[in-house]
Amino acid sequence: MSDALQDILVTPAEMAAIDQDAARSGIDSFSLMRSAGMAVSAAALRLFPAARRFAVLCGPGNNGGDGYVAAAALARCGANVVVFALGDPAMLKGDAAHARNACTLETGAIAAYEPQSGDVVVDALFGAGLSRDLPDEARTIVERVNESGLPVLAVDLPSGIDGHSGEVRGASFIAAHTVTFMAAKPGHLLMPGRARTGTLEVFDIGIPARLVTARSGDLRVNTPAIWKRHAACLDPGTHKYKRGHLAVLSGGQMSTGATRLSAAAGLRAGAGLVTLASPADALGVNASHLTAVMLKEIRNAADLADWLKDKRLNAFVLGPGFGVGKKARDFTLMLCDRALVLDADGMTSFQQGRKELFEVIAASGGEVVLTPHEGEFARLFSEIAADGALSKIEKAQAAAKLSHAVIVYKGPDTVIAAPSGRAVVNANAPPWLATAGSGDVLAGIIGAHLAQGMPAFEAAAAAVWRHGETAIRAGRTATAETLVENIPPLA
Ligand SMILES: NC(=O)C1=CN([C@@H]2O[C@H](COP(=O)(O)OP(=O)(O)OC[C@H]3O[C@@H](n4cnc5c(N)ncnc54)[C@H](O)[C@@H]3O)[C@@H](O)[C@H]2O)[C@@H](O)CC1
Ligand SMILES: Nc1ncnc2c1ncn2[C@@H]1O[C@H](COP(=O)(O)OP(=O)(O)O)[C@@H](O)[C@H]1O
Ligand SMILES: [K+]
Repeated sequence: MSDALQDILVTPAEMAAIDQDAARSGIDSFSLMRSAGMAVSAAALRLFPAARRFAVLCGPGNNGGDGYVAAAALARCGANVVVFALGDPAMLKGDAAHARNACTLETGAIAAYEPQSGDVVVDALFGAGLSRDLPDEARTIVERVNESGLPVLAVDLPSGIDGHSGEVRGASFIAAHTVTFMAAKPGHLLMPGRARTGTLEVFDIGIPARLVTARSGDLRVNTPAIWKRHAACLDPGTHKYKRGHLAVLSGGQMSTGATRLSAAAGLRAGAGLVTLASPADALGVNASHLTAVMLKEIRNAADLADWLKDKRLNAFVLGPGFGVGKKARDFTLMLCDRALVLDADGMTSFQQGRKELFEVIAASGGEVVLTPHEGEFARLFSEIAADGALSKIEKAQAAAKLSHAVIVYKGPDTVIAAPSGRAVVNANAPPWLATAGSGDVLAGIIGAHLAQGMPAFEAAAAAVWRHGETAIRAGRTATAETLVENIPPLA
């Protein structure tokens, strides 16, 4: 696999255009199908050496074509193979018809497939060409196979998964392994597609990388390659102010834990200094729990304005446990010209009145990162959230454009998007990251990266990746406290 394609995500529409470009450039499209089918048969033999039988289910398009190539190759290797077709195989066209004609195995109608113990199902019903809900006949077989618990090896995508959005179109296979071609598709990484893809193998079938990159947009998997060069290196001559001063704004005395988590995470993640800005009533409880994190009394906007004269304060986290209301709005608007992570209550405070927030962000030229989970996203971007035609990636991109901020749209498949349209999908977070206070830890890590001078998009993408690595280190019994202790070095 070419390095240039390593982290790229290609939508099904882009992939179709790439296929056409490949054909136009003189590449024999059947040779691509042959490579695809051979890769599937190799994966089947490698992953399921004890299979008693491979049941290859072939659809009406080129995904089915890949299936016929794989079936023939498996049979040539001496495997026991049965083939079933959705629709009339005599109606196949082009490369798929060619593949079917070259496969001498008898083909049954799909309805006749009865799962048997020892079967491995090779799913070649639909791939990137899926454009609507699965037809009833396919749905019946998908449900039958899913109920049987047999392992499924998916060709390109588990049939029923929309490669663009990861949505289930009526029903879908739950694959143990998916072999896709040239580049991963958004549907492999976005939920629920991600949970149904199994392990993902990206196989290079020989389309030149330049044809792929010429058509693919600015969409990537979130890996260190995205932000590595922006990660702060520790210069031996550094001092704590050079490493950045992060300020976290604490809530009142009954809700201080969240910001202490953000502050502790910010310090651990590499901010040189972290100060918790606390209202008077919470000073006592905060003081009794803090050691390395400093404490500063900030009662009102006048106190904050005075404190902001210190230009060394270069990043802020506002929102965790802060309380929803005017104070949050006033403070936020004062911080938009700095580097600001606006989380939780900070965002919810602008459910009504977001226009002012977005205008101030646009005018201020600061680095603002918004970190909504699904509920917060729906509050702040209700019309975008309700648009069923958009994928999670497109929703995050639309929200970034509207707000002029970097959006971290959280979840198992967190998407980070910039107002420019640039976006990455995160893929390293284990499910035990879903624990109370985990988002507060993430806000603190983003804040630390901003304090160290990383641009907002890279700061956010690096923090989301680091948060995932943190959870892996902390293990399945992670709590927000143990997450803080396990934040790994970034570089
Ligand atoms: N260069 C290429 O074009 C290559 C493509 N390959 C395979 O080709 C696949 C894409 O092939 P196709 O574009 O033929 O698409 P599919 O084989 O995924 O789908 C077949 C056709 O079914 C129709 N269809 C879509 N949704 C349907 C539904 N819900 N019910 C009934 N019919 C539906 C559409 O007309 C679609 O074109 C990829 O997933 C991949 O497996 C591979 O052969 C490798 C090379
Ligand atoms: N199933 C999951 N798999 C991986 N990460 C998850 C999952 N669910 C949530 N997360 C992550 O856990 C964090 C939860 O943050 P948030 O929803 O703000 O919770 P809290 O307010 O309790 O801190 C986010 O970073 C989110 O991306
Ligand atoms: K498939």
